Amino acid sequence: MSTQISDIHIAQADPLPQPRLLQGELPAGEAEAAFIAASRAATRNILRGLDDRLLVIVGPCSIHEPESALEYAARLRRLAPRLDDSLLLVMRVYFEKPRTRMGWKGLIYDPELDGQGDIGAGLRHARRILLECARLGVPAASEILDLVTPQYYAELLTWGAIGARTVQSPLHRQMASALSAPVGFKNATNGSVGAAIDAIHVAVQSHRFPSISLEGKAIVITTTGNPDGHLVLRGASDGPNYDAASVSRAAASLSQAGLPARLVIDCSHGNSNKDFSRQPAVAADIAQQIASGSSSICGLMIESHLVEGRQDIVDGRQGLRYGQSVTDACIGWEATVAVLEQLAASVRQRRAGARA
Ligand SMILES: O=C[C@H](O)[C@H](O)COP(=O)(O)O
Ligand SMILES: C=C(OP(=O)(O)O)C(=O)O
Repeated sequence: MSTQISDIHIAQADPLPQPRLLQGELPAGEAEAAFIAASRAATRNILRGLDDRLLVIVGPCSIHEPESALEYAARLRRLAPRLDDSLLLVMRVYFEKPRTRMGWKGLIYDPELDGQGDIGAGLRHARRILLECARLGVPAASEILDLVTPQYYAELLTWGAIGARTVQSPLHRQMASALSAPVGFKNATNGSVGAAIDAIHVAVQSHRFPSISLEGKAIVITTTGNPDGHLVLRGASDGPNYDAASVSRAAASLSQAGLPARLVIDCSHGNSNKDFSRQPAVAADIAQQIASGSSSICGLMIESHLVEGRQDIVDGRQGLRYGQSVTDACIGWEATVAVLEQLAASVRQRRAGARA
């Protein structure tokens, strides 16, 4: 056959190490595994209403610099004992970014931030950082965007997200049915909460679909379904949905769909109109709802880094300000501590109200 009908748009194909090889190079020991299992159990208890604390997923929009990510993790670890009567702090350790159009795709896809796309090196960075978080005693959360990469690192997560751009994707919904960690489903970018509720229903079921094995072979897996799917309200381009009326509408939709009326609220994205400086005001409004007794709100998400704001990637890693986001703008560390303290106070107030 001389007419070329395949690989017309393929420029290059490079091997990736087998997932098992990377796991062997950077293994999770018994201590890390026990920590991750305990953090997932604590998360589940909050989602199911067996623990009245708030699940707070807080940290950078994306990880681009292993050093500042680990400094952030160490600070969170030092802060946690002061708040852990009221908050379970889980760090955002996001390695894969879904872009609206084009843009840097995250540390796994492009670890040098220069477009070279050394995905093997990116996966090693991801495992190393997640293992270090577990050693420090910091539970980790990440959006799972790619359908192949989870085999390389997802066992190290305490919480996973299916984002607003992929929540309607049947492939992401069935992939979520295989994940070992609880998974939050964001409302769609157009604001549809129904899309996330559908996704929770799909992910709790068993599915059979093609995947890759730890040996890197094409396989078909059968899942048992993920029982810990839940809704994350993140607002939309035409407005937020963190206010009490939106929360009560979302809780009613969950109940009508036969699901527990418990949800997480993202203070960033559509809920801050993509203005990072609004996140503390959004969190304050949610704190007020919690202090007044709202039992639907069981968690929050906050985009936060060591340094507030964001910066553009101009020349790979050259010239970047340490500890500042290269994707969405984040609140800085001091503002983050103040928000977390306010949230902890709101939980204590809700608890006191429930006892009275
Ligand atoms: O949180 C991350 C961003 O909001 C998401 O990746 C989309 O980013 P973009 O609109 O800048 O591409
Ligand atoms: C991309 C993200 O969020 P969303 O899917 O809500 O846009 C994110 O949390 O990084």
